[in-house]
Amino acid sequence: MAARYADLAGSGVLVSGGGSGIGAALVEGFARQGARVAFIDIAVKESRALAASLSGTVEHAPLFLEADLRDIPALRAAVAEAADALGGLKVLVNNAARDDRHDFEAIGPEDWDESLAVNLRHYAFAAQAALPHLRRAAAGTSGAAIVNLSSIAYLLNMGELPAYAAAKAGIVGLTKSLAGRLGPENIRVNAILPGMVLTERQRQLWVDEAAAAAGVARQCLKRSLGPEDIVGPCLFLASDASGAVTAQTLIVDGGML
Ligand SMILES: NC(=O)c1ccc[n+]([C@@H]2O[C@H](COP(=O)([O-])OP(=O)(O)OC[C@H]3O[C@@H](n4cnc5c(N)ncnc54)[C@H](O)[C@@H]3O)[C@@H](O)[C@H]2O)c1
Repeated sequence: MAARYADLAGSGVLVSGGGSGIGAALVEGFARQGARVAFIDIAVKESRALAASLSGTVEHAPLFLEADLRDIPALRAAVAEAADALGGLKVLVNNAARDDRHDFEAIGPEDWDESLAVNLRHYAFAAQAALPHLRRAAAGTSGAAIVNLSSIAYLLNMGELPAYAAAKAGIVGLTKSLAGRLGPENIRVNAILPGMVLTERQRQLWVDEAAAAAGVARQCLKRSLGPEDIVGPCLFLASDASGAVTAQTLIVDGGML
């Protein structure tokens, strides 16, 4: 049973990449706090199924907005639509990503730009588009928050992830810059660095039973992490419970690092 954060009930929360994996768990987690949640995703089938499965089980059914986050005008339109539909935004969770592997000797400029577009660029432009709404929510109240999903992958010297790791490190830099810029307006900005989280995509593409066991062996906690393990830390960083926490990175990896 998750902790209850009274300030999140009724608040507008926007999650990118909320259609599956960790993002879907976050959409559900915020919705179960009584928040008004919208999520942006490109995966229509999964996203509609998530919205339908939560409808009727939470006070405010989450709103799915279809957009490709690589397309900045489409992203801006989706953020505006979310703020309009939810009656404002108190929380932005930048989460969408794609952890494609690349051979460093073969990667070309197009692959590089594509990786940064899907893993880093939209975090900045979602924050920019959400800013007027976050500012309105923060003015005269306890504040507003941005939570950026980075990864411990950039700390692990993983040779097959040059562009993804660069993007995930970049998210930490962006987090600290935005925290500096927005702190005076009572908008807090923090990052979560998940470890090995066994989502559908991870199981299908990268993590078989042996790799999962090897990952767990490197953790202090001897169990696999699931998307639900990221929910509590994200709710905490989004809520007033962490009202003096900004410019920080929170590693949620079962003690792998
Ligand atoms: N799963 C892990 O082990 C792990 C570890 C460390 C960090 N993370 C981070 O956590 C976050 C969530 O990861 P996940 O494992 O749940 O990923 P996932 O692939 O399961 O889900 C990502 C979601 O983003 C959406 N998305 C991807 N590209 C998009 C685009 N161009 N436009 C709109 N939506 C798009 C996908 O459709 C999907 O619903 C990411 O930032 C990831 O880097 C995950």
